[in-house]
Amino acid sequence: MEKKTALITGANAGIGLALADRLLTEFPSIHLCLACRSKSKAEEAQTMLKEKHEEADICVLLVDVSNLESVYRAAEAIKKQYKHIDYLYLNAGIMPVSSVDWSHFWQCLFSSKCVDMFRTGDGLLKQVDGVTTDGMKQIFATNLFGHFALLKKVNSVLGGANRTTQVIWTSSSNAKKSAFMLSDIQHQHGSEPYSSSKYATDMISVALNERFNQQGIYSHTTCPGLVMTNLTYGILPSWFWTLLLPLLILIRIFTPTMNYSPYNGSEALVWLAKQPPQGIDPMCKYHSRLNWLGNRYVEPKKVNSNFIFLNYLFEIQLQLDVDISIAQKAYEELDKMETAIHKGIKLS
Ligand SMILES: NC(=O)C1=CN([C@@H]2O[C@H](COP(=O)(O)OP(=O)(O)OC[C@H]3O[C@@H](n4cnc5c(N)ncnc54)[C@H](OP(=O)(O)O)[C@@H]3O)[C@@H](O)[C@H]2O)C=CC1
Ligand SMILES: CC(C)=CCC[C@@H](C)[C@H]1CC[C@H]2C3=C(CC[C@]12C)[C@@]1(C)CCC(=O)[C@@H](C)[C@@H]1CC3
Repeated sequence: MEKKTALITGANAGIGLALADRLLTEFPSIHLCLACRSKSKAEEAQTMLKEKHEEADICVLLVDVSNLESVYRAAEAIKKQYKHIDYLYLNAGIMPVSSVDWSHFWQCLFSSKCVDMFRTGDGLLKQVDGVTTDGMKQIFATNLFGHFALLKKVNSVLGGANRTTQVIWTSSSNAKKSAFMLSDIQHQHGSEPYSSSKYATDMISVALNERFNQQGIYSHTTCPGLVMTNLTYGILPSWFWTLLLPLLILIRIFTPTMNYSPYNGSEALVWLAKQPPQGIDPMCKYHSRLNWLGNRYVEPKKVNSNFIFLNYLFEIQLQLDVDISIAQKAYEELDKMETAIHKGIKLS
């Protein structure tokens, strides 16, 4: 049997690192490529993984997904090194937050929106954004566009006549339809850039399936739930989260999204790699879940709904609803943007 290859962006920490560890346990002979922006952090992760999995075949690839020149260089290196990639995990991501809206928190706590607030974090965080050296919005460039450009450039080593590639995105239940606008795809004008980038991620995943399933490329989107990582430590300090642990365990009775550890949070990402991609519903987002007994499982949830009446009845579904024609337009928009930028960047 041919050796499988997996590439993970943002593999040096949090969910990406836990995923790397779990893939090595599930598929001991896999070749893992840790695609990270920091050489020292990537090598530290590589050493740590090799200590735990002595026979592991791991390499490091440097890429800053928010910098297109870096993405293009990485794509060239990937095409030189690999004939085929089996699993492409597009996981690197950021959520810069300036503060928590505690008054909204207390208001929601005693309302019907309480469980949903803990599930999605909707309206609780003041999301802030920056600008990259390419002049793009930072969150859009990191969470979506850099990955999109990478995908486009490594297309020749994905899928194929007798082989498949699974593209697996780390999205979020914070994805929100009303935060996204096709005319402002980078989210230059709104106040929810993270929610917009993750909604766009879900759409691009749907559009990729429409376009590339016939070429053996399958795209799946996931949500790891609430997981303690550098991302959440940027919202509240780690000691505060430790104090909250008993409360989060209690909240699990009402919502199975309080995964806490990156290991639990990577459940859906690992599960997908074990499924034949042709059998996976492309219109679902795959959520890592943890029930109140502490058992992990994966819950597929539709990202679209054909029942217009029910859509309006359940506001939650409205927040997610992915329309295939808008998804196609979003794909075309990103495609045009990438083509225009690529012309301006010449690699020496
Ligand atoms: N934690 C949570 O509760 C949730 C997380 N997610 C998503 O999970 C994914 C992983 O996040 P998580 O593990 O929590 O957070 P971490 O901050 O622990 O990990 C993020 C990873 O992405 C890397 N990264 C960030 N920016 C870039 C960049 N420009 N180029 C290359 N790599 C980059 C980081 O590298 P470095 O170490 O160098 O910064 C790090 O390896 C994200 O997409 C996030 O949106 C979704 C839902 C919930
Ligand atoms: C638990 C208590 C008493 C306070 C914490 C309140 C919020 C800071 C917290 C509640 C739900 C969390 C949440 C996220 C961040 C922190 C919360 C808003 C996310 C938005 C983090 C990133 C994601 O992608 C989402 C899936 C998370 C959803 C839940």
